[in-house]
Amino acid sequence: MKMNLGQPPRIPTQFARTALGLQTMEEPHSRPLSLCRVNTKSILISRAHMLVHAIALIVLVRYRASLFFTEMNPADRPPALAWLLISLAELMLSFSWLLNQAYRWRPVTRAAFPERLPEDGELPPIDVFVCTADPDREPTVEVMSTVISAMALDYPPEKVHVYLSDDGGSPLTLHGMREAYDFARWWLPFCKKFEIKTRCPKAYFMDDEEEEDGDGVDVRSSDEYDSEKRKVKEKYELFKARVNGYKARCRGDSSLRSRDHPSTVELIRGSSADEVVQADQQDMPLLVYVAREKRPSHHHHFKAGALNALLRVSGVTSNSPYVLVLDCDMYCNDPSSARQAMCFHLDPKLSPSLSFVQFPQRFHNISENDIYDSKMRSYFWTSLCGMDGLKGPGLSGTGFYIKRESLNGKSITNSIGTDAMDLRKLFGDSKEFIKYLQQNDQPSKSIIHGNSAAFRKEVEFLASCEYESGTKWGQEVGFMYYSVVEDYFTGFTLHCNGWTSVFYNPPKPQFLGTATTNLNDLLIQGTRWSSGLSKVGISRFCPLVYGSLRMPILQSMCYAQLALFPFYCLPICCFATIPQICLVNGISIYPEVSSSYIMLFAFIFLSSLCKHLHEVVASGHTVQTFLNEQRIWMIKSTTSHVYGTIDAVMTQIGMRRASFLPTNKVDDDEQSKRYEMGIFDFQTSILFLAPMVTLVILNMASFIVGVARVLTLGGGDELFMQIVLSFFILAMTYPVIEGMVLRTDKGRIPRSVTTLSAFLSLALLLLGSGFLMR
Ligand SMILES: O=c1ccn([C@@H]2O[C@H](COP(=O)(O)OP(=O)(O)O[C@H]3O[C@H](CO)[C@@H](O)[C@H](O)[C@H]3O)[C@@H](O)[C@H]2O)c(=O)[nH]1
Ligand SMILES: [Mn+2]
Repeated sequence: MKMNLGQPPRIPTQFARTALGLQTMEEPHSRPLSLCRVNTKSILISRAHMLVHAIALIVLVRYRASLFFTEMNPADRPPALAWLLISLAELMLSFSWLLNQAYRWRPVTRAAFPERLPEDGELPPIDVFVCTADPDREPTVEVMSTVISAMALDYPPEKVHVYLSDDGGSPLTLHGMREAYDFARWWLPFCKKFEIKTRCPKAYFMDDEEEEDGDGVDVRSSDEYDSEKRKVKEKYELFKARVNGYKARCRGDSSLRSRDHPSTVELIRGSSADEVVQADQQDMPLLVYVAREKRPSHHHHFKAGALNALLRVSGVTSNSPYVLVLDCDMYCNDPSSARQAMCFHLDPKLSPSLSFVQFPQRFHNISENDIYDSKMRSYFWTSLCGMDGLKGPGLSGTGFYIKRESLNGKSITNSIGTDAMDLRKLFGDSKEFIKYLQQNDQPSKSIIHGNSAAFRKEVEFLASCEYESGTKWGQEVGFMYYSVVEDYFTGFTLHCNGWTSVFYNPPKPQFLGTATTNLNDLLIQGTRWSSGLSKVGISRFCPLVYGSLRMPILQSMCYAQLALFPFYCLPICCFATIPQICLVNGISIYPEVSSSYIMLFAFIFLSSLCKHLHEVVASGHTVQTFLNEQRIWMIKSTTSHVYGTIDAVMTQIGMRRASFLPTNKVDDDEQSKRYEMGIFDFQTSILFLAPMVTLVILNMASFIVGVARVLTLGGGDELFMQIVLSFFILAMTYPVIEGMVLRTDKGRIPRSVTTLSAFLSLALLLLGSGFLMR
């Protein structure tokens, strides 16, 4: 089979051609579907800053290096190991800075014009994939809200097919789907009739209790609206009661999230018991429940495995050319997202190489203070806009519309219709699947709705765990298995294969998810991400090598920055310990205040802080956000990044198996209250607390000893920088100090942890003094 390495297929898809026709025949070139604007102002500021900062860093490296070669009185020479480590740490952070500049090289913003899209009849069909794994951590009613919001997309209903993958194989989820379908038969017509904009029922009824929003203003005041709304609300309450009732009945039933179950695929129909339904089957999107087979003997590859099973099952069911992927908590907040995404997918200039349109992840549960930086502004505002100006944003797991064809391996257009054996090696043994893949066609409705025995057998085979053995699923085809951050690695592979992507961040969030809003979940999630990312960083796929051969260097720098950032825990840990240990011992490792080099250090320090602050403010955020980002970066660097990196190294050398613990999506009332008030909640594992508290205590001790030393013995000139550094760290981690000494509530740092950490920091100080001071 001919593999077209590095080049995407150049033939526009059938639907892009339609749009092309539209542009050439009906519309002059003046009405594009989308626009891309280069952010000139931000580019000018960034590049000017880059130049100046880079010069400062070069001088710094020169300064550190020169000291190794200058003749010095041994008494004046700083201890070699401490000096070396600090120099290496500075070098690593400078390298990280360099990689980070790729995001700032050419950021762009985009606009879409859905009103210029072709008629509904010409729009391409879409399959929506929703993944869930555990009904305890992911409450069924909420998962169904996501499913219903997807069914209610503002798109021709016969062109929307919603698939739910249930990795728990839970009867509760299947039951929830049937109930959701019944409720949707009331909900969808209601949304359509009154032009409701918030189509996730949970969000709609919640908004409604709080305040009236702009939904369907004109029709809203009518009696008809009121009475229908009351009726739909009743149906919603009934739906919730039925799902929760079922849940209560099967409490304690371990089959609710088994890791050992056969594949089940069911096309969901309404129960005939429901009296007068409002919507006909024709007006309803197809709804399919899929629980792929899981056996303890087979590695199931987490979410990527689930998505690949959905790709196959949907491939013989609806086989839509575009797929929207959603996490189970990420509901459609604006029903127009499909049309917005089509503005890019059908844009003849972008379409031939365009793989996916990524919307940012936004969250509905973030408080005013956002103390845990759950918003991830730097990623979803700065990084993705920056990549968009190069080859396109990385994939971020949820809220993206992807072209199915781009997931079919390197160059499917060249291979289709050629050798059947080769196709089976890539895609597996299903003739049906390969048939639709080759035809780029949709199975007829009668086959699907017939729900025949043959159809059932085929889909269950496609969802079985044996199906993938000996195929290229997860390696060349579909979503990639190599890393637990399947989104990052799949996006990277697509870009390596020459595909492009688009980032679109319209003012109204298109999707809203549940962010991690407590320290424990944040650090667990952070550890998983760090592990998955650094695994790529230390593998043969390291973006700096593998990527730079296959994509523009700036794009590979962006990917490298992501894959390598967990490793910056090393320099951060150095900066949090070495200057402090030296300070206690009265040893200076920075230039003295009277030296002109102090200006260099001060400049680098302030220049990076100011640039960060400017970016935060320019993206419409506050100084509080800046402080939160700095603080969380410090906390994560000394906890989850450390564990993630260790985990990645251990999986790489075969000492551990990869794991994916889904993030908790259930609220704890007391924790939520603290979160809303902006108070840190330290109820997390001692493994996370101990390193963090140890470092804070070490900095406290060194600050106190340092100041005392200067006051009694002098030497403020040489030790000034180290005192400032300790003070800065303490100021930034103030909530930890507060949690340790001032608070008495349940979310404080337990006394036992503080005591243990005090001992650890003493040990660190003694050991460090022994080793470093030589
Ligand atoms: O074995 C599994 C594990 C998870 N999931 C689903 O994957 C989704 C994401 O999992 P979640 O626990 O919410 O993880 P997060 O860390 O919040 O997810 C982020 O990071 C993941 C990669 O680590 C990406 O896949 C996600 O899209 C991205 O939102 C959820 O819908 C889960 O139900 C599965 O289907 N099967
Ligand atoms: Mn999530």
